[in-house]
Formats: sequence, C-alpha cells, structure tokens
Amino acid sequence: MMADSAIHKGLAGVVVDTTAISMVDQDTNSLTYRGYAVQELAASCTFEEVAYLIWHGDLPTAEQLGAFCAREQANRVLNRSTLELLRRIPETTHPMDVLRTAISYLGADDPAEDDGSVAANQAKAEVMMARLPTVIAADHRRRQGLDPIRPDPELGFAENFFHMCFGAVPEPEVVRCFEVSLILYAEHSFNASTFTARVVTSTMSDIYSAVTAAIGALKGPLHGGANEAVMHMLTEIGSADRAAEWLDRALAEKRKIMGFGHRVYKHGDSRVPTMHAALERMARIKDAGALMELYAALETAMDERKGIHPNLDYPAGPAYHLMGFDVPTFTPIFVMARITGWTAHILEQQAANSLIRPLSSYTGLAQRPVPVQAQRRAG
Ligand SMILES: CC(=O)SCCNC(=O)CCNC(=O)[C@H](O)C(C)(C)COP(=O)(O)OP(=O)(O)OC[C@H]1O[C@@H](n2cnc3c(N)ncnc32)[C@H](O)[C@@H]1OP(=O)(O)O
Ligand SMILES: O=C([O-])CC(=O)C(=O)O
Repeated sequence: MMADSAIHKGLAGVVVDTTAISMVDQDTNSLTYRGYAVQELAASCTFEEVAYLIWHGDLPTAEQLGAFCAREQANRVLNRSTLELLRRIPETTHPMDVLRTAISYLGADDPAEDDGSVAANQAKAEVMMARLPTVIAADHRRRQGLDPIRPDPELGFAENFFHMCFGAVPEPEVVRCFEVSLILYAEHSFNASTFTARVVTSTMSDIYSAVTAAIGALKGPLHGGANEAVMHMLTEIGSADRAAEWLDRALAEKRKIMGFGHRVYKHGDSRVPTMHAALERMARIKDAGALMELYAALETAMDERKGIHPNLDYPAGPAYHLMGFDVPTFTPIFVMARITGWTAHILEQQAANSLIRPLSSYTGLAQRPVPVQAQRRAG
C-alpha cells in the first residue's frame, strides 16, 4: 500500500472507515441515529427505545421493547463481589476511575465462555448498560456516606437511576429532562472515545477491554470530562456580571473555555438547542434564574470574542447540577448513555474488521552506531 505522507494532526478531517450507526453532518448541522433525527427521538422516545435502535438498526415493536426492558431490569443488580470491590476502592477515586475499574472487573468476573460472537457481545453490552447506573449510583451515595440502594425493577431506566441515587423519583418533567440528555449523549460517530473502542476492538481484543479504554478516553476534559469542567467554571465565575471580564482573562491566559467548540461542528452543536430547552425547563422548576443569566452571559461573551459556540456539555453540566447530582457524577452519566454507541461501534468494527494502525513521520535523530560499552559508561 502506498503511504500518504501528509500529516493529519489529530486525524482532523480524515475519514477512516464507514459506519451505519449515526451521521454527524457539519454542513446541515444535523445528527441522525440510524436515519432518525436525534431531536425527534428526544421528543418522543424513551432511552430504552433509542438504545435498542442504536444496537439493532430500528425502533423496537412493543413486544421487542417489552423483552428488552425486562432483560435490562433483570440485569441491574450487582453481585456481592462487585459491591465488595466498590467498597474497597479509595473514597478519593474519581468516579470515572471507579467505572473504569468496575467494567474491567465485570470482564474478569464474566463467567460466560467468550466466543466473541455477535450474540455474546450483544448480551454483554446489555449487561453493561444495565449495571453501569447501579455502579454510578452506589458510588454517588458512597461519597455522601450512604449505603447503596437496590435497583427497582418496576421503574424505567431513567427513573431507576434517580431512585438508586436519591431514594426517590422526582417529578416526571425532571426525569424527562434527564432522559433527553441520555438520548443526546448516546452516540456521536467517530468521537475520541468511540474511536478508542474501535482501535482496541480492531486488535481482536474483547468488549470489556474496549469499553474500559473508551471510559479512559471519555474522562479527559477535551471530551466527556468537559461537562464537569463546565460546572466548575460556572462556579468559579459566580455571577453574570463577572462573565465577560472572567472570559477576557481566561482567553488572555490561553485557557480553553469548557463546553465551547467542537472538532466537527463549527457553527454550533446539533444537540445543543434540545438540551438547552431541557436546561431551561430545569431552571424554571428549580428557580435558577441567576444560573441561567450567567450561562447566557458567558455564551454571548464567547460568541462576541471568538465566535465559538457551545457544545452539548455546556447545557448538560448545569442541567445535571439542577437535577441534584454532584459534579463528579456528570461524566459517568455520559458513560451510562454512550455505552450504547460504544458497543454498537464495537460490534460494527468486529463485523468488518481491519487492524487500525496508522503511520507516523519520524522526527527523531538519524540512525547512529551504539557506542562500545567503555565509551557509554564514560558518558
Ligand atoms: C461531548 C464532547 O466531547 S464535545 C467537546 C467537549 N470539550 C470541550 O468543551 C473542551 C473545550 N473545547 C476544546 O478544547 C476544543 O474546542 C475541542 C478540543 C473540543 C475541539 O478542538 P479542535 O477541533 O482541535 O479545535 P482547535 O483547537 O483547532 O480550535 C480552533 C481554534 O479555536 C480555538 N478554540 C476552540 N475551542 C476553544 C475553546 N473551548 N476555548 C478557547 N478557544 C477555543 C482554538 O484555540 C483555536 O484557536 P487558534 O486557531 O487561535 O489556535
Ligand atoms: O464528536 C465528538 O468529537 C465529541 C462529541 O461531541 C461526542 O462524543 O458526543
């Protein structure tokens, strides 16, 4: 094969493979999952329906959805050894590291014979989707010195997460705002964490290794970690009247403004209007006018100074804060949703695999002889 000697730093603009899972179109500023606009899915579907769609290519019938939800509900409970593991992880550990460890352990603890088949990996993906919220909620409660709450099989995926975190399910509008965020976070083509999962899969490694690596990639603040960083930033700024001055200083210090900019969307993130509307609903419910003024002031100042628009993490961070989650839970919630996209891509990569191994252009020293030992030791 002929080598392409051009350097594509960060693989920007490089098309590395095909996918039939989602389409991110920067020209029309749109995002579709299996051909459906994400805004329409967010308006009328449950997260469980969207998960099924991402995995199977079509929305489920009532019968398919019933069977899928029954499996999800049955898979939620953590076994004793996983609970023991969670108790032994230091309390100072970031929840993303807790999740990375938990998924890695789930793989080690999986009694299934790993034949790597589509059916086996689909079943493992379902188990991860069902168990991740239980791990995240147990860890959320541990930070407050509270015992875990068992999942409630009578509740839907989103409702059950609130139940396991807080021991209560809030009003339906809050649950719906949360569910909308999960739908928007579920899938986004070849983003850094999904690509990481595909790289690991391309070596014919196993699904748990691919998801563990993807969690590590998502944690960084240039990717999923930005939803936590947004909340820290808003807290640091404090109030709307300080936003412009704070931004000028941050830009002068060459800081990256969290929740703004995107590798693909240069005219605004397709998911932001839907998540912004959910955030506004949350702000009305929680009477959070001051936070919304600060949010708008920073957005306006960033547009005026740099012409850079918010990405999904900008409205998602404050929305999760208003829902009552502590900041370290924000990126794990992203994982709860993106597990669907990651595992769909792992299955797609397996179905038409080619080892992912790009080239690099060497800039180090020219070849030179290894000095004899006496010369080496003399320095
Ligand atoms: C769900 C998600 O993962 S969405 C992304 C979440 N991440 C963030 O919100 C972190 C903040 N954003 C960023 O760091 C970037 O916008 C990224 C990493 C998301 C995208 O980066 P890239 O595609 O590499 O854009 P790039 O860094 O080339 O930006 C182009 C220019 O805009 C500037 N820019 C882009 N985003 C930002 C930002 N958030 N704050 C300040 N300047 C920015 C860059 O400094 C660069 O300026 P320059 O040409 O003067 O050097
Ligand atoms: O696509 C990206 O590069 C990042 C992103 O928005 C996502 O993963 O949801």
